[in-house]
Amino acid sequence: MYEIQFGVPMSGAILNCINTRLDARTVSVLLRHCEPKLLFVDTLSQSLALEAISLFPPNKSPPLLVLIQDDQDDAGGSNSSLSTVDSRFCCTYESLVEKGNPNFKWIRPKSEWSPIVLNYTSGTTSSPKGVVHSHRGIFTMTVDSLIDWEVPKQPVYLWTLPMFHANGWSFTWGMAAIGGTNVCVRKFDASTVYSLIKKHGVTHMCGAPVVLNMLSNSPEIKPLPNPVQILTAGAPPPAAVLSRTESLGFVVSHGYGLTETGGLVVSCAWKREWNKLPATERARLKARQGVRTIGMTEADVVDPESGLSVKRDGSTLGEIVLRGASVMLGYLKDPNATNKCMKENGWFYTGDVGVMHSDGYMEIKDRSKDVIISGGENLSSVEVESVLYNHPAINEAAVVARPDEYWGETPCAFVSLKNELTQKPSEQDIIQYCRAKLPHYMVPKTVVFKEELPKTSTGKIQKFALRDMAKAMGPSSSSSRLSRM
Ligand SMILES: Nc1ncnc2c1ncn2[C@@H]1O[C@H](COP(=O)(O)OP(=O)(O)OP(=O)(O)O)[C@@H](O)[C@H]1O
Repeated sequence: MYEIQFGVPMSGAILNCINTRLDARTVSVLLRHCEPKLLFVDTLSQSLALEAISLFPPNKSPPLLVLIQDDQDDAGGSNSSLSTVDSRFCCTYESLVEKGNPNFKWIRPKSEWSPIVLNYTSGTTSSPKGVVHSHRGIFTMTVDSLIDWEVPKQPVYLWTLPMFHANGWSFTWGMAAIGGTNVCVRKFDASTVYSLIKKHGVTHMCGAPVVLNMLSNSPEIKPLPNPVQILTAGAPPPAAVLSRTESLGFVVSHGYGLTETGGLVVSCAWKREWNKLPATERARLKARQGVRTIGMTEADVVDPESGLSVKRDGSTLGEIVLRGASVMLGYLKDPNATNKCMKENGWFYTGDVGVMHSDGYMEIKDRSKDVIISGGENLSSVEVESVLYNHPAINEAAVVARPDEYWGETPCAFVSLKNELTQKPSEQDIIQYCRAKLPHYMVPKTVVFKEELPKTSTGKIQKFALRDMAKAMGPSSSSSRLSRM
């Protein structure tokens, strides 16, 4: 996948990295939507790709299939010759490269605005949308990310962030630009990560907050041989998770972006004087998404009605909007969705709800679809979650709306507990804990314990699935009228 990031655009084609954790039906829908001519299939994804193709209707011709063999594949097979390759593949990747024309001239894009990639969004709030980016946008994003994260030349980069997630936030190209070493990993667990850090002298890695939580909650934590820079984004990182991760020797940076921006375009630019603050205060500041990176022209939080900037008071809610070179060209075959979020004046409306602090740092409070409206008041599920993450027994937490006869909606918390607890908290214990730390209207009225919370293939908690569960529980009873007071 790493080589293809370069080979496909240089051949004049458009690259679409498909999320290999998706099911065959979704992959089939994406393939029919983007109509590729050629599909490169990793050896471990053969059955997924073949099943996806088998779901094509008879009138739709499938792409040519090229098999990428791996001489160290985990399936046990060594690099088998093409004669043993399934006949539905036209060739192997290596044979294609060998046959290649050494005099082939790199096909340059006609214009810097020509498309280079198509990336599908994670599908956290609805079906994945096909985001198209230009050469210009991706170039800007790549350079911007290297500068913003202050990546030195020749880093050792561990791929804990999948390359299919917005081209690894554009670090696929970024690592090549600065002569980085790429350490790729097929299986992902804390023990593998700790041993690869030691083995290869890893200096940099990226991951969604779920990755930080896994690394800092693992029973297999190993001391780091050197400080490792870890960049997190993709979902709100709870302050408690940030400070746990830093206490292990990771240097955490926090950024914010969307598939639609090609990578991270807002980041929590760290001020040296904040190092003097206590750990909990540092983590609280670092949990804020921050300020625009230099590749962005503008980033703001605006009132959805008036379009004007909200007050810089850290509490007035508005929508996060962005303007700059790495905003997408648009959604593939979906002009309505494109027009809805990309305005004529160049602003891109993210659908994320946030506040602007007095120092100009923005902070996400929710995705607009996740805001809980209780008794007419907007309530940030992210704020309730950050309190729950501080509870010593809680591993993961997500808060969604549950219908309520009196209040309209009340917060319903879904939590998974840490392993090896001697005493498990009850629903009431958790409610009491929140009561001591939150205004009463924000305290969850219901707490549901789960072994694990459902996640998207990019590691985001699927709030829509939890919302459905909360809805299925029926309205919380009107006794909650008293419990709110
Ligand atoms: N640092 C962050 N803090 C909070 N949320 C973040 C952060 N970074 C990204 N996000 C969330 O991730 C979203 C972008 O994610 P992505 O493009 O992967 O697809 P998705 O929005 O999860 O999926 P879909 O658009 O299909 O529902 C942002 O809109 C925001 O809600």
